[in-house]
Amino acid sequence: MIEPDPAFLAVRNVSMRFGGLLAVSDASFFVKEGSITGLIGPNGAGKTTLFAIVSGFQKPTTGHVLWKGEEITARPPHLLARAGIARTFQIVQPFAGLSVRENIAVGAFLRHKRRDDAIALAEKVAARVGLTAELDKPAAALTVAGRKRVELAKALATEPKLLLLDEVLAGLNPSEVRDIVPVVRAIRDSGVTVLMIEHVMQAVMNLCEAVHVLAQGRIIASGTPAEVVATPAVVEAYLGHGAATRLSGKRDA
Ligand SMILES: Nc1ncnc2c1ncn2[C@@H]1O[C@H](COP(=O)(O)OP(=O)(O)OP(=O)(O)O)[C@@H](O)[C@H]1O
Repeated sequence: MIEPDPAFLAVRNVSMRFGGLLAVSDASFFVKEGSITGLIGPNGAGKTTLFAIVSGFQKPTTGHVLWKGEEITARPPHLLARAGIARTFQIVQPFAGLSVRENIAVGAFLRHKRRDDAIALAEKVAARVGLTAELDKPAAALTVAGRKRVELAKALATEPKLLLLDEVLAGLNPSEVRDIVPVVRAIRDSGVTVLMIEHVMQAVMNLCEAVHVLAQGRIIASGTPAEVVATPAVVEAYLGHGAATRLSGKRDA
């Protein structure tokens, strides 16, 4: 069981309709301060839409997002960033003409107006995500794994309290995934709460203490990783109706 923590981030009865499609349906969950919390679910489940709502990029059709008890629903992203909520994007698009150092500094400028201060913070953050050797390179010259780290660093440079990671591990090979897992853990250990959308289950199992599972817009399970993967509704959402029964060796009803 995971303990609810309404005092940090609370998503309450959020629904999002796009024309005839209910992409998120009455979703409620909490993120506990100091945790790494996972948001998982099959493709098209509504995870990115929920992220967009929490980070102010989209206004939900109904429902509320509360941050430290305060209503922040549909507050614009730059104000949420200032309040301490930063996000990364699934499709990483660094400023191609800028160096890695300058890309990370873009995030640092949120709280540091002097260029020297922003650059100094960018270099510190680069060290935390393993980019020190790449600082002078154009961001466009990096591999996918490198660009994912730049995306992570840019968000981290805004000095968030809550970091929303949208599939930072997607497109990485198994050894790149292994390399980045301790980086995410160290971010949490430094006091930044992490909410991550992730398909790489190995990483979810290793990193997350709490997981919420979305399927067809609904939260169908919440718990520890071990609890949710043992939930028949979760198995069925990934593998199809009747899968839980078949896997348990019982006759399909
Ligand atoms: N702006 C939009 N307009 C119309 N439909 C949308 C819009 N954004 C998302 N959708 C639809 O809402 C549903 C949920 O999409 P979303 O991207 O949130 O899912 P997801 O769980 O993040 O999927 P994936 O794991 O594939 O990234 C999908 O059917 C998608 O096509």
